[in-house]
Amino acid sequence: MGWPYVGKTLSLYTQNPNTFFSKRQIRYGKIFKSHILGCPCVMISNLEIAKIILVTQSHLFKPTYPISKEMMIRPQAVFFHQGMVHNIEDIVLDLLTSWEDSNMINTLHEMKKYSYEVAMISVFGKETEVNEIEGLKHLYHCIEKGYNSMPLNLPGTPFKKAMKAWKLLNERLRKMIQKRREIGEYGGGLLGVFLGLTEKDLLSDSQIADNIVGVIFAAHDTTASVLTWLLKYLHDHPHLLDAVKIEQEEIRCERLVTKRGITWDDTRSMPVTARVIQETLRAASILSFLFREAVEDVEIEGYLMPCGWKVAPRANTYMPFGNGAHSCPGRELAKVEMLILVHHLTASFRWEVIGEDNGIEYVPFPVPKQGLPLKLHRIRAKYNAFSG
Ligand code: HEM
Repeated sequence: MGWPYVGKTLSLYTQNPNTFFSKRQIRYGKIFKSHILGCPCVMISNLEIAKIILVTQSHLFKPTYPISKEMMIRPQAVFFHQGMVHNIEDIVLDLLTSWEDSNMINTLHEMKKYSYEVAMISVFGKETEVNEIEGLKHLYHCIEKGYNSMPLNLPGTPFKKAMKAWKLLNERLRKMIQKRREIGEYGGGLLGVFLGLTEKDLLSDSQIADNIVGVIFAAHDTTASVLTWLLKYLHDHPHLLDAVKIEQEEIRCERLVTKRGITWDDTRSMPVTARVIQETLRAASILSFLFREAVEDVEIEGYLMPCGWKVAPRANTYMPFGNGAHSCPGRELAKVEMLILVHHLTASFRWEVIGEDNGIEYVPFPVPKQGLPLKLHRIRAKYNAFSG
């Protein structure tokens, strides 16, 4: 179990989780145990058993996160998105314009800005007032700092600060919900969908607020980390970058001729870029294990998983968006987000990675060291005349 309470948290969250699991698999076998972020946890490093937990016997386990995260994020959302292509394109074009005067960017930082903006329009719709969204940003960042910490409710701990921010965020969201209900205009985004539910499926304000926070968290860091790796891999493999450029250039020319913004169909006609994204999801492996919690004592292959214990299954196979009933409902949105960014980036910019360091940092997702600083050169003037 490692140290009391702390267990092996530090090792798991500061190194490559694959190394963590592999080392212990050699020592203890495919199932072992530890304390992770204050919870007793069964650790699984095997495809068959991961499938039992996520798919075939999933009723014996409920979705969970470590306690700190669970106090702040309760992702129950079933989430679908269409028709956001133009909105996403506008965000990309603004982002690229903001890079014009800086010859260097921190990629992770910029990708976080991007995925945050996309998450915001996904949950609130395009019409939401900018100051409402800005007000949420600061609170969201406070939560972000504490949601992967030990759940110690002591003054000064990241957890305590994050809980305070979570309460404020929740209040703000409830006010937004009440305002939309009062004026009888549900507005766009996932929030609009929730508010428009019929009597039978109606969600309470607190269920809606939990879902909104959950979706923002699920959408933000994940997409930003994968995008950062995508730019690194494209830079490190010039032949792939060339193939992607050719594919995107064809679409760009067609758009110029037909004078139109990017469409959903365009994003379906990018097979090379789509495969580069798939390979990035595999190689970067940003979520190398998933959490569940045993809802009763469960025995698998002679191992007892006690009721209430967390279970951390690592499937050891390609499953970037999970599997089973709780697999990622945002996967298509995430892919479209990446495709549109690559389309405009390759059409307008060339980039160089600064420094030779190929190291990885865990934040806790694996990302290139120092967030991948890039030097940018604009090669073509902005061409957004047809977007929106
Ligand atoms: C490349 C980016 C992304 C990756 C790699 C990713 C990966 C995942 C994975 C592996 C899960 C399953 C977690 C589990 O089984 O415990 C998941 C769940 C989820 N994802 Fe994503 N995701 C991404 C982007 C997004 C986006 C953009 C959204 C929403 C806009 C989103 C919303 C969600 C939600 C709400 C869940 C919880 C589903 C449930 O518990 O039923 N994700 N994601």
